[in-house]
Amino acid sequence: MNADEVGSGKDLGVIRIRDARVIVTCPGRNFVTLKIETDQGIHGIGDATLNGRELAVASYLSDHVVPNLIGRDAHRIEDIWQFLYRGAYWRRGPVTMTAIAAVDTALWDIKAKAAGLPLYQLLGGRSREGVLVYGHANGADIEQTVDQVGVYKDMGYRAIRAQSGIPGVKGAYGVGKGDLYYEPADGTLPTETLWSTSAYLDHAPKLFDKLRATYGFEIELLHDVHHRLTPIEAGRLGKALEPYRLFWMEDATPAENQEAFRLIRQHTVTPLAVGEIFNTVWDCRELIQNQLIDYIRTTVVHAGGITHLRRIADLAALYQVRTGSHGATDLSPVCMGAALHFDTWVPNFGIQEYMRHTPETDAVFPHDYRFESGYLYAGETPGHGVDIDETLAAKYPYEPKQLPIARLGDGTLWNW
Ligand SMILES: O=C(O)C(=O)C[C@H](O)[C@H](O)CO
Ligand SMILES: [Mg+2]
Repeated sequence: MNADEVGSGKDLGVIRIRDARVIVTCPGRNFVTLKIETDQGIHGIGDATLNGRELAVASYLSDHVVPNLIGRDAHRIEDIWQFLYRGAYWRRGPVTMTAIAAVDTALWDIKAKAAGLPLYQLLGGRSREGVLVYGHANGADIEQTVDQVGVYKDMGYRAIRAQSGIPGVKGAYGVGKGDLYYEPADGTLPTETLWSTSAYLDHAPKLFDKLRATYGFEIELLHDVHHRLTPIEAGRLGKALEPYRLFWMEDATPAENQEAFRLIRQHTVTPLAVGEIFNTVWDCRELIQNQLIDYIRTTVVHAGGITHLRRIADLAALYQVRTGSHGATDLSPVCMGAALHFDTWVPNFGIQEYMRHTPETDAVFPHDYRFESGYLYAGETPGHGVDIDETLAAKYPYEPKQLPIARLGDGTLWNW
C-alpha cells in the first residue's frame, strides 16, 4: 500500500465504497482477487479463489455483489456481511461463501488501513509472537518422502505433512513433481487417478514408521487422507498410526455426514482434523459440539472471511477444538496474509498450513509476512499486509484448469 493510504486513526467516520472490481490472474495457477476502492483513497483486497471453479466466483462477485457495494459505508463490515448472506436468499455453499469472504477480507483490510493498524490489532491484539506452520513433504516412494522431510527440517520447519506415492496406485494424492510447488489442478479436463484403499492402508504406517525411525519424535508429523476412507477404515488407520504420534490425521472420511466421525473417534486417539472444504459454522457445528474432532481447518477464503471464521473459532474454543487453517497454494497470498493476522489473534490457535507460492505468484502479490524457524510472522503494515500488482497480474491471463478425479480399479468413481 502507499504511505498516503495509511489512516491516522481519525478516518473511522463514514468511508464510501467508490468502486469494486474482480481481477483474475494466472501466474502459474489461477487466482481471483476482489479490489474495493473508497472515496478516501484507501483500497482493500480479498482473495476469492475457488480452485477449478474460479470463474463462478468471479461472476458471482462482478454480476451480483459489486453493484450492491457501491456507495455503502466500508466500515459497516457486519452489516454488509449480513446483507450478502441473508440478502441472497440462497445461503451457504462454496461459491457464495467465497464471494462473501472476498468482500469481508477487503473490508477488514480497509478498516485496518483507515485505523493505521495491522489487522490483528483490530481483532483483539496479539496472542502469540509467531504462527506455527506446517509444510508439505512428498515423494514418489517412502525413501523420497523421508528425504523430503529432511529438506523441510533443514529449512527450519517444526511441523511437516508427509505424503508418499503408493505401489500400484497411479497419481496418489499429495505427490507432486518433487519440487516445493505442488499444484494438483493440472488439466483443462480432470486428470484421472487410481485409488486402492487396501494398498494405502498397508503402505501409510510403513511411511511413518520409517520417518520416526529416521528423525525421532521431536518433529511434528501430519498426514492428509484426503477424504478417501470409510469411517471404519479411518478408525483402523488412526489406530495403526498411534505409535507414530501424529499431530493430526486430516480429512479421514468425507464429512457431509458429521456423525461419521464418532465411529472414528471410538477406535483411535490419533487427533483428527477436518474442514478445508467447509463453508460455514453449520458444516462443523456437530463435529465441534460433540468433540468429534481436534482441529477445525476452515479458512478465511472459503468460510465467509474473517467475520465468519471468528464465529467458528469461538464455537470451537468452547470445546477445546483448535484451529488449523487450510493454506494450500490455491489460496492466494491475500488469504495467507489475512489468515496470519487471524492466527496471531485467535486464542485457540493450533497450527497453520503453509505451502509456498512460486516467485511469480509472490511478485503479483507483494506481502509483508515472513517465514523464520518454522513460524510465519504477520507484518506490521496497516491492513492485512498484502497487495496486488495489477500491471503484472494482467500479464498472466486466466487458464482453465480442473482438479483431478479418482477411480477404483474397477472404474467406480471415488473421492479424489
Ligand atoms: O492442503 C491440503 O490439505 C489439501 O488437501 C489441498 C487441496 O487438495 C487443495 O486445496 C484443493 O484445491
Ligand atoms: Mg487437505
